[in-house]
Amino acid sequence: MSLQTLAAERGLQLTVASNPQSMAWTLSRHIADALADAIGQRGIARLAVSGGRSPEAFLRCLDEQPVDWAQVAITLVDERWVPESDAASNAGMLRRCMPSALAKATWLPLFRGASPSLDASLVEQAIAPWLPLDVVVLGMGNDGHCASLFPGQDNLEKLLSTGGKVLCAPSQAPDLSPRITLTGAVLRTARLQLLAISGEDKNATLCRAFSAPTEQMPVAAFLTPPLQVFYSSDY
Ligand SMILES: O=C(O)[C@H](O)[C@@H](O)[C@H](O)[C@H](O)COP(=O)(O)O
Repeated sequence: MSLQTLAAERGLQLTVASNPQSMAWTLSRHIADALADAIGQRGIARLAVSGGRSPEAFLRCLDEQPVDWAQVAITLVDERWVPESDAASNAGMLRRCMPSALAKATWLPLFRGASPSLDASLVEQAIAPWLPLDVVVLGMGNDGHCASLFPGQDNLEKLLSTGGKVLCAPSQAPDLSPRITLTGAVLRTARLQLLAISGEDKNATLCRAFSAPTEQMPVAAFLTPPLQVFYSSDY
């Protein structure tokens, strides 16, 4: 079945863009509008964005949107446990893509340099007063991981649940590199939850996730309303 059919059956809003650049622009406008609504209603907006390579285009567009960044608090949905200066750092990627936003916004880094578990507990204390977040933007790996919640991970069910006590946890990528990740208690309780993917491979992976156990494909836990999916082909 197509992504369109699967999303419609699950009640998920699906936006299909003709190419990655138009998806980046549409997604950045959608996020900017949600941030403005949150600021209008509560005086502040809280945003968590995914790392990896895919988000770069929409983050650059988002940095150009007319958002009152001084009223926005920004963090990441996950982080490789490396300093921002490291090429693998999601924080480094975010700062390269959103220099003007990060110069004005409140920034909550996940990497602190103590240890993955100590850093995760420091993040947990800092992010607890932020909940529920206003906007979460997720990516997905071709194995169906989301944030740094990977297939077959220890305590995965608890880490994915919306009612879990753990808000941020140490994690490990399949290549055993240390990670830190926000959990379902944070990511799946946000007012606006967006999943942005592009390319046929990820389309096929996401379609499989609609009928896969979350243990095998953690993204499956996110495929319920109010999640909105943004998809574009690769070219
Ligand atoms: O730190 C990370 O790598 C991300 O947070 C990760 O969960 C990402 O969303 C997927 O792996 C997709 O990555 P790409 O966008 O690079 O395909």
